[in-house]
Amino acid sequence: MLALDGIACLRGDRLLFEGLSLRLGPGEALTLTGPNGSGKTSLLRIAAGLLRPDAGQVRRPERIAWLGEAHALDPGRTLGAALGFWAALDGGDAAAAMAAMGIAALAPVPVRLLSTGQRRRAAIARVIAGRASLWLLDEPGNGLDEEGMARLGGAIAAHLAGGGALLAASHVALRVAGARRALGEAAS
Ligand SMILES: Nc1ncnc2c1ncn2[C@@H]1O[C@H](COP(=O)(O)OP(=O)(O)OP(=O)(O)O)[C@@H](O)[C@H]1O
Repeated sequence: MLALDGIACLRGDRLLFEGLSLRLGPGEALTLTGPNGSGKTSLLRIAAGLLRPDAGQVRRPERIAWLGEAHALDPGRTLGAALGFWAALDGGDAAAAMAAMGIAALAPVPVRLLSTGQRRRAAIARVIAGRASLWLLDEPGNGLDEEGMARLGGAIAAHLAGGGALLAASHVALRVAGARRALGEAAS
């Protein structure tokens, strides 16, 4: 599903990591931990193809879902319309994704009026509706309350159970049954 082989990453003249290899198969998840600036986002961006590694090779599936800082939903549209736009492109179910994240009642509300946590839930709903086999999530728990974290854990569990894979950077523990936690040292 995802294979990184001998990856090195330089930022400016600083070597963030080198010789990094990992493989994720269907149903597998890995959480990256490490101090601020250690290179977690850089590694995720390399996995996503948004950043070219300075050495090594990456193999990724055709369809990936990326969750970064931006929610990438049209602020002028209602949540239902904004999510529906992407879901239609991806063949996903926007209503089911909103329900999974507990934001179905917000469908008629313009995206620009959503709170920080609601926007984060909406961004995760977009990931869910995107039907990609590989999820690359950078600090997906940012802004989420406890119930939102539980819903995120449920969404990840369902994704893995359906044969998907996940690589995430997170400062807080993602409560996902069966996820391995590692790579903190590799990234630091
Ligand atoms: N475009 C860039 N050019 C040069 N250096 C960069 C660039 N982007 C990031 N860096 C540097 O690379 C290092 C790693 O950044 P990165 O965002 O990957 O870390 P991180 O582990 O995700 O950090 P955090 O926990 O704070 O999110 C940092 O020192 C950062 O300043």
